[in-house]
Amino acid sequence: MWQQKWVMGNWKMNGRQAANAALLSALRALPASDALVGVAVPAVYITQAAAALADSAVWVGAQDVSRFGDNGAYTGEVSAAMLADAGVQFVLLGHSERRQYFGEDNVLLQTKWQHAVAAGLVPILCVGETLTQREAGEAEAVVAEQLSLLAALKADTVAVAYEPVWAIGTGQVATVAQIGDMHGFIYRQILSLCGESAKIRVLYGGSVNAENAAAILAVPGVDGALVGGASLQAAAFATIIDAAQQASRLAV
Ligand SMILES: O=C(CO)COP(=O)(O)O
Repeated sequence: MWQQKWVMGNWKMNGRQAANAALLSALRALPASDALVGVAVPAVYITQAAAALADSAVWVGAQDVSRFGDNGAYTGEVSAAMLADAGVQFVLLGHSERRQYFGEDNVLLQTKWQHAVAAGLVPILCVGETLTQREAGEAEAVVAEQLSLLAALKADTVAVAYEPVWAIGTGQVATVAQIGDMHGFIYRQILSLCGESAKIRVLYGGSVNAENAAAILAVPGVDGALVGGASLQAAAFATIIDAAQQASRLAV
């Protein structure tokens, strides 16, 4: 388990320049933290976030990246190289909403991962089962299949976010036992796919809020949180960051 927890916000398709400015300046004003903080913003607001957070410790993230490299005739696409050029440090890959609405699969995500790493970005691979799959006893099999793309990547540093689909935006957070079991499973899977020396980080996401963050971040195998709705509320996000700061200190 890592000492430094990560708290990554995911704004999803939310934000306008004025509201973003307020959120970003609140983030910038937070005291230095032992936790690593980041925000994955809509592509059109990356330059705004990068400017607002310049010379701060807060990472700017993207929510997706093109499967095509650097430049070319791919209308509408944003390459990993462009994200890096605009000041992005990390990128979410395979969020369940992208899997659901854009049909993202392992073959596609493998390519996206390679472009992200080649551009110097930190990819965070999102995995998680639906409620139907959990109720059918398939949660581990589904997550194992989603993680299997790592085998071909020969990655020695892997960041994953476990986001059970049924806990995203529903207020229905997974229990501490469910989180602990799945994070342990994910660790074991990655070790067997990537080798025993792999450096692994597993974040939890799904209805993390100011009230439950401390308990979730205390679960063994939880190296941080990926936060949707609560990352759009400055006070709630600050409380989650504070919980991560405490958890980072406790782990030292
Ligand atoms: O999807 C998520 C983060 O990527 C989680 O969203 P919520 O925190 O809104 O449930």
